[in-house]
Amino acid sequence: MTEQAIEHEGQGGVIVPIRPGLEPVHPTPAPPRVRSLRTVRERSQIPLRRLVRVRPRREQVHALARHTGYGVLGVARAGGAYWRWVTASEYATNPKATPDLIEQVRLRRRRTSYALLPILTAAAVAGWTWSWPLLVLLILGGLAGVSAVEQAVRRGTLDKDPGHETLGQHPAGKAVRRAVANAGLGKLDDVRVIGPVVRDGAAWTAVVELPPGVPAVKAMRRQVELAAAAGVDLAQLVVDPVPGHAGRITLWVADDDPLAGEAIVSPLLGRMPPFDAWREKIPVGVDVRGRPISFALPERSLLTGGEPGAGKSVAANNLLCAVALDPHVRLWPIDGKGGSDLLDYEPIAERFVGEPDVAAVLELLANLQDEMADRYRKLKAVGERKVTGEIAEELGIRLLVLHIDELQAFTCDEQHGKRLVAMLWDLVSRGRASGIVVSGATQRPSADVVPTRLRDILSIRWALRCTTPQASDTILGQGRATSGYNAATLDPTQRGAGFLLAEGSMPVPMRAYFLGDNDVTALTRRAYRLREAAGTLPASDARPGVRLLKALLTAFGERDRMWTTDLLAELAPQPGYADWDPSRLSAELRPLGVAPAQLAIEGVNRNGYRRGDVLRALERA
Ligand SMILES: Nc1ncnc2c1ncn2[C@@H]1O[C@H](COP(=O)(O)OP(=O)(O)OP(=O)(O)O)[C@@H](O)[C@H]1O
Repeated sequence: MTEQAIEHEGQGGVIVPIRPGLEPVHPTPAPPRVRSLRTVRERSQIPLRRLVRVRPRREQVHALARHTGYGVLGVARAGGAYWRWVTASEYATNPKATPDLIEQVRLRRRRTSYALLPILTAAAVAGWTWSWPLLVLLILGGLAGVSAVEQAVRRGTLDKDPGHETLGQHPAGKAVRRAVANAGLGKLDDVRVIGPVVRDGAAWTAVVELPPGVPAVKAMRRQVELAAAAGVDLAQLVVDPVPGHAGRITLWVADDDPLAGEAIVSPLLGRMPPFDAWREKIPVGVDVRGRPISFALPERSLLTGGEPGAGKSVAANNLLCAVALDPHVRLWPIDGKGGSDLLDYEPIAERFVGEPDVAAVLELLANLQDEMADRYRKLKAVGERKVTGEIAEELGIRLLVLHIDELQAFTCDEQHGKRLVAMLWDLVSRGRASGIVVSGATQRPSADVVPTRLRDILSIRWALRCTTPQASDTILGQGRATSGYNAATLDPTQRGAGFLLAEGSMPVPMRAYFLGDNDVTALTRRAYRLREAAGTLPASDARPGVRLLKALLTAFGERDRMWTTDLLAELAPQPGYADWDPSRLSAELRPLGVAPAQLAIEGVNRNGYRRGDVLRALERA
């Protein structure tokens, strides 16, 4: 019976005897000291060749080749670093470095190099004459060290791959050419950079000549690819055509996202003269270069969308405040949220719906359709097809702006939603030539809120930050998000940032001017005064004067004259007039053309008011 000894895994190299046909017999574990002695004895019988691994010749050759290769690469890397140091290349990307400063640094470093050269040469000659094998050994040792460093650097670089290098803040012309070529605009050798790449504020800019036959418009369509090639966000890059050369573009690339940062003040705030919505463009914000963005309003319609808090109300204020400052524009705002966002406009609005009241909106839209029909009748009578500023003056037609905030409150109504969308479609498609502008905003841009057939005829689209690319496409149009114009990629902290598709065929990344609550209050007050002066204030209950006159009529009841004290007693129960006294009443009524007079009632003469005066004042309003 033969006894086999095998090394049993997990037993720490303990010999386990087994007999054929029998289960392995585990020996009683030896005390630790005895076992370690046995292990040492076993190991001592292994030949030295197996303990100290001597590599076969082929492996030795490979190792030598590897070390030599990496050694040479390491020396090349060090040479490159040295060359960059001597040429002061790090200063080239520093916007504050002047050419003089760069030249000085280069000179100093060249002198240092010249001083080191004889010292190194003398050391090498001395080493060679003293003991050349030692020098060779030192060189080989140095090479092995460089090889080890090079391999470590490469391992580190490969482990955390930083991706392609971005162009930086002041790229060389060649890097710009490469980016343009990488964006699919031609071969590197065919792209030229005209003049130097220069710093422009917090950005760099370069004039690029595209390969022969490639038009600038192609580069403008490939802005997303250019941004990707430059390693920046789309919002950081602007491509402009160069006047006089259809094959040249100006590339402008910002260091940081220009849509972030401080709010931008609207030019409307400092403006005193009235606005002319027929002839002037509506100022709505700035592009990424800080250049003003505006659009013409006549014959247009607008759709604004974005997630809650993206800045839709502020965006809408840019439109509404501008047209409010034109005393001849008729304002019809509707607030589907039922909040206070549009309340400031109420006193100057001809029609106003401040609640998500579908029936009221249906009635308003029906009235607007009648108004549209009336306008077309007037136009037909003078043989015109559409209203212009001049024809509007001639026919007494005023630009009319219908703005619906939170469209979804109406278009998604189960009972009337479809009818409402159809009416809106009619007003957008036919209303534009008759001076009717439709604007809608929604925080839920989706096909059920803005059906595609309605979206497609709204000519201006303004996408603020959206939650999904689909929502962004609902506003900007199908496929825009995949082409890079995706409002879902905007930073949520960049309030007011968005894409505006208004003039031109491409959406423009931009940021809306900030018009907050206080600004809107100030501007609508100015608009009120402008309208008052122009005699275009609507006779709406929202106007304090109209409200007072109506309240007085209620107080008069059937009486045609009343003493002031009695009138005030009747007025007091109505909201807002509880603490009024005779002097306050006369001060408020005087601008409306109503003055108190001595009135004899039942034989007693006292100060009072006549109902007829109040009625006439109301008619004037
Ligand atoms: N253009 C802007 N510049 C700077 N800040 C802005 C801008 N637009 C909006 N904001 C900031 O974002 C806040 C929310 O804006 P806004 O009320 O317009 O959002 P919204 O999209 O209308 O929200 P909701 O859908 O809830 O009504 C504002 O109070 C303001 O602080």
